[in-house]
Amino acid sequence: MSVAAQMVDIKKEYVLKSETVRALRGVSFTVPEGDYVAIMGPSGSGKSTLLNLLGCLDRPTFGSFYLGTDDVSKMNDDQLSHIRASRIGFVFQSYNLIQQLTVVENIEVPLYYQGRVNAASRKRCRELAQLVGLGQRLDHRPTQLSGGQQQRVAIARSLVNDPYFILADEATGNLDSVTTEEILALFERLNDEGRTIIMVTHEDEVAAHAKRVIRLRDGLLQSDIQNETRIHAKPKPRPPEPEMAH
Ligand SMILES: Nc1ncnc2c1ncn2[C@@H]1O[C@H](COP(=O)(O)OP(=O)(O)OP(=O)(O)O)[C@@H](O)[C@H]1O
Repeated sequence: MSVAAQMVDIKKEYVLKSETVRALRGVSFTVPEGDYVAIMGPSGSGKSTLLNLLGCLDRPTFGSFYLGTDDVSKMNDDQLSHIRASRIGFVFQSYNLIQQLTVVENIEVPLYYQGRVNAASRKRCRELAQLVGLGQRLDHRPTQLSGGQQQRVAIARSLVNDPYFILADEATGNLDSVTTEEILALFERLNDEGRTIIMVTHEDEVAAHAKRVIRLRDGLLQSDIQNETRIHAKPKPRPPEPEMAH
């Protein structure tokens, strides 16, 4: 089985004037391609620190982090920024869309930064909009969309580079419960179709949709448990277009 991400004895220390904070104290886990992992833990347990490492926004103090077969912990800033832009699909709580751009243009943004926009990429972005149920909204701007629809745009954008994994940070944190369920159903479908997802959440109901739950405590991995109900669930059929109300 191919590996999307592997952390080996990862330690992260923040050196302050008066003390050194040991935010991660030796964390190891492997995310195979096609996995769907929820990362949980109390405040201060190291979730954001781990998310920053997974997203190549920071380097560990000690340990190795493999994306595919590349050891990211040995890369310089330019290499990290390249891999971040080209191989990781970020989905944030606040969507982070560009208000002046349409749905398709927002999906295209990661390609734009790499100078890879052309007719074929535009076609692919339209297909991604369709994939997330926004085929009828290609020319809408973010202000013309509901929160759930905006998050769908962000999810489509996260897929445009064919990333190692989608890295979702409290992706449903701004959404009501019905829309949260819709977005989680979309993640589940994308995962059923083979995409790897790593999400940070503090909500048990959200984590219940993942195949696996990793819990951090005081910078250590407290537990790493497979969700048997999800693993053996039958894939859900893709909902028909046009999109749902949210
Ligand atoms: N840039 C930093 N400089 C110094 N200490 C930091 C820094 N970032 C995080 N920490 C410390 O590292 C530890 C882990 O923090 P982290 O933000 O990773 O936890 P968390 O689980 O994401 O918390 P929360 O759920 O509250 O966001 C905490 O003690 C925090 O104060």
